[in-house]
Amino acid sequence: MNNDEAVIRLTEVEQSRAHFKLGPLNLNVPKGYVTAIVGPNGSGKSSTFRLLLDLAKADRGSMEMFGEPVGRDDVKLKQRVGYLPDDSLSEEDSLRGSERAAFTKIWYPGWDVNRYTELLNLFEVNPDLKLGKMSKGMRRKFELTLALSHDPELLLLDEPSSGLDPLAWKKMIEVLHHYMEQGNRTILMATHIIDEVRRLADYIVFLVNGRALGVYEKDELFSSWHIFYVQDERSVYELLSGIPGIRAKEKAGGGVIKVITNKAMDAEKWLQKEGIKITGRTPMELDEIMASLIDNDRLRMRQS
Ligand SMILES: Nc1ncnc2c1ncn2[C@@H]1O[C@H](COP(=O)(O)OP(=O)(O)OP(=O)(O)O)[C@@H](O)[C@H]1O
Repeated sequence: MNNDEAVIRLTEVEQSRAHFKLGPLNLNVPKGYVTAIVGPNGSGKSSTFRLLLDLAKADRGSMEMFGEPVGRDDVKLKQRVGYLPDDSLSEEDSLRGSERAAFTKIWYPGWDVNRYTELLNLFEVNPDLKLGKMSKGMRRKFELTLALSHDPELLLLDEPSSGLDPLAWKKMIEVLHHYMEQGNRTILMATHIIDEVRRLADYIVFLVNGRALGVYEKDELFSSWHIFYVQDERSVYELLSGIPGIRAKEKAGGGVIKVITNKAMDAEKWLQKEGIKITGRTPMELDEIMASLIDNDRLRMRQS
């Protein structure tokens, strides 16, 4: 990614809480793409969003959005962003959807009433209901509608599909694809849903214990992380330490060794060159890749 095209730029950002430290976080979010933040519960995804929205303050480091510094209560900057928080605000329970929309509209000059109505219809949301009386999924769809109705350049979505049924989920994916098709639009989203990452993301950031363990191009990630099963003969187990991209190896029983590599193509060539028989191979799922990164990070922290 070309750094000049980053919509969000976090440099050495830190925030310390009683039981949690976020950062130092270095992260560039590329313009025109969907970047998914993936990480275990409590890894700092929502905290990162709150910092970006200026809803919480960092202790150190610098944050930029659209090349402007974050943290100066810049209304114009916030108007360029659509934000879907992880949780609904209980203070808004007694407001009808239409009343909430009327408040939101005041803040955004780009508010498009046609778009708002279209999305409400698509998601089958009744704006006459009080927010506290909407089902969890309906409220989520309503809040997603609000985040999209001023056609922001940047969407920050914190677990957008939480509470959505499969049909609503599909509609959400279509709406977000359509949003991206307009060009010059960017999404940063936190998600636990593997299918969501597969369907939407261009880039994946693994956030673990408040630190980003790298930004990966999605297709490259899935094509490079593979598990190979090879025949356990001669001194193959020892030899496998030399396989390109090795992350782990273990004897899987039945005369088979399981090897994890993040350089699948080079690894395959290497196995052929060494005359090691491949009995099977599978691409790795996102949660397996994350587990391997976490293991590696733990090891690195213990050694440092
Ligand atoms: N207001 C707060 N005061 C103190 N600690 C907080 C506060 N908000 C979050 N934390 C702590 O910060 C850590 C990260 O929380 P955060 O909500 O950012 O994680 P997350 O990755 O979004 O998790 P999840 O996947 O469960 O939504 C947690 O240990 C949480 O307890």
